[in-house]
Amino acid sequence: MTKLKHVAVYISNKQNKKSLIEGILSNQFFSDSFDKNYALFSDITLNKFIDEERRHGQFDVETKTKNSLRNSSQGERRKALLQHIISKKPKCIIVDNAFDSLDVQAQSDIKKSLEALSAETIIIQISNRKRDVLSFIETVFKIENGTLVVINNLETPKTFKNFVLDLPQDYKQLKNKFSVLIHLRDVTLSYGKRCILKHINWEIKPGEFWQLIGPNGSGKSTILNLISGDNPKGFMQDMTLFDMKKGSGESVWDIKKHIGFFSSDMLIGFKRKDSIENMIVSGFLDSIGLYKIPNERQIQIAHQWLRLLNMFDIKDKNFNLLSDGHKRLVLIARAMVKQPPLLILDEPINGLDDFDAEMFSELINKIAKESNTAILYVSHREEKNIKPHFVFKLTSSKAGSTGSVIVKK
Ligand SMILES: Nc1ncnc2c1ncn2[C@@H]1O[C@H](COP(=O)(O)OP(=O)(O)OP(=O)(O)O)[C@@H](O)[C@H]1O
Repeated sequence: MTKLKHVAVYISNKQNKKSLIEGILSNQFFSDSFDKNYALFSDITLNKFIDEERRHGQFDVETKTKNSLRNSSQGERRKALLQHIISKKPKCIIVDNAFDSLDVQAQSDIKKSLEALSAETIIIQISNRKRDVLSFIETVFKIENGTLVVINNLETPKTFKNFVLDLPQDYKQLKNKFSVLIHLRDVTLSYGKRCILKHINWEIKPGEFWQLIGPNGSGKSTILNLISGDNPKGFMQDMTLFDMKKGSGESVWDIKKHIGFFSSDMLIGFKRKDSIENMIVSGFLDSIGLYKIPNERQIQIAHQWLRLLNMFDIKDKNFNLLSDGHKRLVLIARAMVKQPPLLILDEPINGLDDFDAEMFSELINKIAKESNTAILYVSHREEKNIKPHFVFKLTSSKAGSTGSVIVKK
């Protein structure tokens, strides 16, 4: 059994993280005992606190803005959780996917905090990205047949090509229906006295590939919610969405029907037993699960997607048995079957391992290249294989975030 120092366990999405954590805590892998004096820095802990807050109105973890965890951005929550953990002075911290959802500054701050902590606290890192392994980690393990095996050389994964078939054909030839998809004019939005967005001007045209970036709490999700019609404050704004002037009597559905949407959060708690094929076909019927009978053309297009994703032979299998990376491919196909004018991808790579992140990036680039669908991709973290044409950058300030455009093509 290994005597504990600072270690990392490099895992893939196909491995069971929960049982790894349980194994660590029950001294299955390491000889040291934590006697309950450990802390878990993970979304698992964060979700427990959010649940407690919802049920009992308790605010054990305090964010910088003094907002409840529920009303805080993902990055604000994680920073607050780390401060909370540090204040408890645990003997050991298990750090699970340390950097997802964090802005560049926060990633660097957390690295520094963990490094300082490592002088007196044992750090066990669980990571599915090689680039995330902390600099002070002494040994990196992988799991093989239920035991930990030392990895001597953490090399970067090789580039590969997964999707050789063409994208399925246009469903309703929506190609040139709109000249501008999204037009925000001087959008300014506050929560209470706090101004979040200040004078935002942004145009997204058909077929463009945009990345939206900005520090934690700068208002990225707020902009997404304005675009998808989910933020009630949208009615006060000067915006045109898919040729409809906001507040001109359009319903949320009039907007949503033009948007395909995927977020890594969609898979949290997803327990249904639909087949892979049904998951894709249901994208035509705007339901999860099949409650109407799809027509032949719809099935045909779903089959084209299945072939493209190399999943046709397993189309009848339970969607929930797929790896996280493959589930995301299926949900992208589901969002794309109707060839929406706009595909929104909100932190789509969060939590994916190196292999799956590369596979997923390849599909995104393929959609950008071969379809007329515009892509709006939100992420803090650089994925070297994702190549947007434009970046819309939010810059935070006390008076609210301002926006600027960076042309990449
Ligand atoms: N309903 C609300 N009430 C009060 N404040 C809110 C509410 N929703 C969001 N906020 C605040 O608005 C700010 C912008 O939030 P938003 O979620 O848009 O940021 P973000 O850029 O997406 O952040 P992150 O990168 O951390 O996900 C945050 O400071 C957040 O705490």
